[in-house]
Amino acid sequence: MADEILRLEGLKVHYPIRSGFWNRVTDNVKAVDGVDLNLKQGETLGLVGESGSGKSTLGKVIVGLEDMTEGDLIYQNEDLNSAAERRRVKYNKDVQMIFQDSLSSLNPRKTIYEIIAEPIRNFDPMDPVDEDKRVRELLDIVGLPQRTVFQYPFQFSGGQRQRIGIARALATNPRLIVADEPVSALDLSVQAQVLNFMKKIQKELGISYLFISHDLGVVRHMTDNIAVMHHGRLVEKGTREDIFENPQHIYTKRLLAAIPSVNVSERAENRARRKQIEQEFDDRFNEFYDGEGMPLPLVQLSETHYAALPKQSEKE
Ligand SMILES: Nc1ncnc2c1ncn2[C@@H]1O[C@H](COP(=O)(O)OP(=O)(O)OP(=O)(O)O)[C@@H](O)[C@H]1O
Repeated sequence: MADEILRLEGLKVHYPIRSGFWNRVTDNVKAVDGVDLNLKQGETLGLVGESGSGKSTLGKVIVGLEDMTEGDLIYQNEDLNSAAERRRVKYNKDVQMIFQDSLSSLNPRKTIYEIIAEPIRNFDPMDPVDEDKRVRELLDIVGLPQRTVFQYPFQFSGGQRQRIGIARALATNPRLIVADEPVSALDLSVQAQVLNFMKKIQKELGISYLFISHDLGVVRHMTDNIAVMHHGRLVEKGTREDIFENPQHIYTKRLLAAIPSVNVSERAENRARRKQIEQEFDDRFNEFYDGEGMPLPLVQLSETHYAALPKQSEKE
């Protein structure tokens, strides 16, 4: 079995809500509310859920763009809760992120060369000749022509820009990449190209991915294991087969029903099924969520499969 690269234990991110004349903290947004997850070396873990479920916040904590309120982040068996500990093991070099919106995540005033060279200068400074060689090597890896090296982000198509974002993420030779909705801004045909390309470099470089998406259809082709998030908690996690062939939580079933059918003849049938599942979700909400509308704790169903089920369903 592959070694574990990252583990999150009891991760919480709560944002204070301030209100009133004195601007006092009156409540919290529980963006992430007690998540346990682990990722193995070289695997792709899919993190799925609708908008607002807390996926991006979790991803940002992993790359250090957001602080956790509570919990543990264990990287290659070391507990790394402080910035100093992360610096000591060069965590910030090892763990990189690919963003959804390549246009706003790439500085419009910088050339592709400068964008890709920046992480190298931050983490692995080298003399200009070697740096130039490395930037060009990265362009090759992501399949962009060498002549584009002094162009600006706006001169590229969406798919090409996503490749630039990937080149920047690869510049430090990372072990883990958090990919937050990496293809959802792209056309369908370009999505497939970028996903295949991400798989290819994963095989070649042995990288692990945390692949964040609202779309189980996209995740299906990318991931080995899947975690489903709702209201800041996990409602189900397991292998791809556990989630697609044997979903147990009403929220997972709802997400599965939302995958559009490619086959036109099945569309009417799918629509009817989607309606039925949405009805089941509404009818059974109180069984699957606590009094505050929060998902129940996860229950282990098999060696690989966990779901936040009501007590009486545990043995089903
Ligand atoms: N800085 C912040 N201050 C207060 N609330 C926040 C902050 N960032 C996120 N939230 C809230 O935390 C919750 C989770 O947000 P998050 O962006 O992680 O969800 P998401 O599943 O990634 O959704 P999306 O796909 O739309 O980004 C949301 O209710 C959001 O409004």
